[in-house]
Amino acid sequence: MSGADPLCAIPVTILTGFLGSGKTTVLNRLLRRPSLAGAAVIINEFGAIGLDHLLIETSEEQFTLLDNGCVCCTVRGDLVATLKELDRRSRAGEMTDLTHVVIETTGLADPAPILHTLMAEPELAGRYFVDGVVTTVDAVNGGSTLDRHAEAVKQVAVADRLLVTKTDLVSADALSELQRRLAALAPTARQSLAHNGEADFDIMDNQHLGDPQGMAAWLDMPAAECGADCAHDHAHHHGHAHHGIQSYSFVIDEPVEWAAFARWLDYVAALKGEDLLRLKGLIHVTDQPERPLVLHGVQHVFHPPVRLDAWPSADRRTRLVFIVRGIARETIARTLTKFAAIDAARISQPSRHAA
Ligand SMILES: Nc1nc2c(ncn2[C@@H]2O[C@H](COP(=O)(O)OP(=O)(O)OP(=O)(O)O)[C@@H](O)[C@H]2O)c(=O)[nH]1
Repeated sequence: MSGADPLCAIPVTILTGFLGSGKTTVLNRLLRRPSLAGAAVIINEFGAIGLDHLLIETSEEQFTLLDNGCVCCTVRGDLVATLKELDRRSRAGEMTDLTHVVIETTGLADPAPILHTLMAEPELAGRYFVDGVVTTVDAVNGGSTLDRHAEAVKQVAVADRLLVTKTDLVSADALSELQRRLAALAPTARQSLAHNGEADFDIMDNQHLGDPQGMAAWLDMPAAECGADCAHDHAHHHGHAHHGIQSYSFVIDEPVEWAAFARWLDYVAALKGEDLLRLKGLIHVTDQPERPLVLHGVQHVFHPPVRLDAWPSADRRTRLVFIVRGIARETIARTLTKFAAIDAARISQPSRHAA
């Protein structure tokens, strides 16, 4: 597909899917399989402070974080540089033999420009080939997300494999309805299911999924909304705008009392759920300060918090990342003070690259 000889080139899988649809969960499970032992992972995070890289379970040498913007627009150069560097290190014997690369995009990324980069960049040709696009679709929120977000429709349309996640949370009828809709949007994509993050396929099975004719058709589709605003925002490191979608983060430097915090979550979900596209948090709670809680909100759905055994880095402050449509940062800050009883003076905006 890229003109590279697949016999000696390294397959690249693009793992995409809307915000909170389960990309990192699935990837973490897949990486435990022996078939992906030699895989390198590139994660593109959205937001001034990312948390995914703290939660992905792979060795540092196999893992690269691209957090200076969205890989579909402003960090394409970084992607090329990362892939070139991986190739160099692998050839120089500085890392395990590179057998596969998985690129996890942000939840708002348009995969088409990433594919263009991979296929058209002369410095990558011959060393890598596009193995396929895997798109996760959340069984709970998938339908409403497709109704509201052009980015999600594009991610589905370009998929070689659609992975419906969170199938444990919906009825068989609701699942069939979503699958029918997906089949209409992407008739050539194979469909798979993930139950509690466990997918019924292996990324290695994807080999050469891409169908050049299908690809030509969708490369002509209008780009998912990633225009001037996006570049502007990145230039100023303020956040990321995809047609009114913003991202911002909070750092809270005192332990949080969980009961009050949970009250605040209920309030935010009830009142702002539709526009609260994504909330991720690492929470320092008063009852078990050595064991932070990981929190995931996806629109109205708040997944049960998971308690880590230990802090993933030396930074023990609570960190919250929001991706919202039309909810001001100040509004969230006010509600944190009012409902979660957090002193406004202890809430701050993180400096970039806070780990
Ligand atoms: N019940 C259930 N929860 C799931 C499943 N897959 C993912 N989740 C939960 O959904 C939430 C979001 O999952 P992530 O893997 O972080 O989603 P993501 O697509 O990487 O999110 P972004 O990077 O923000 O776009 C987490 O709380 C997961 O535990 C599943 O199959 N079943």
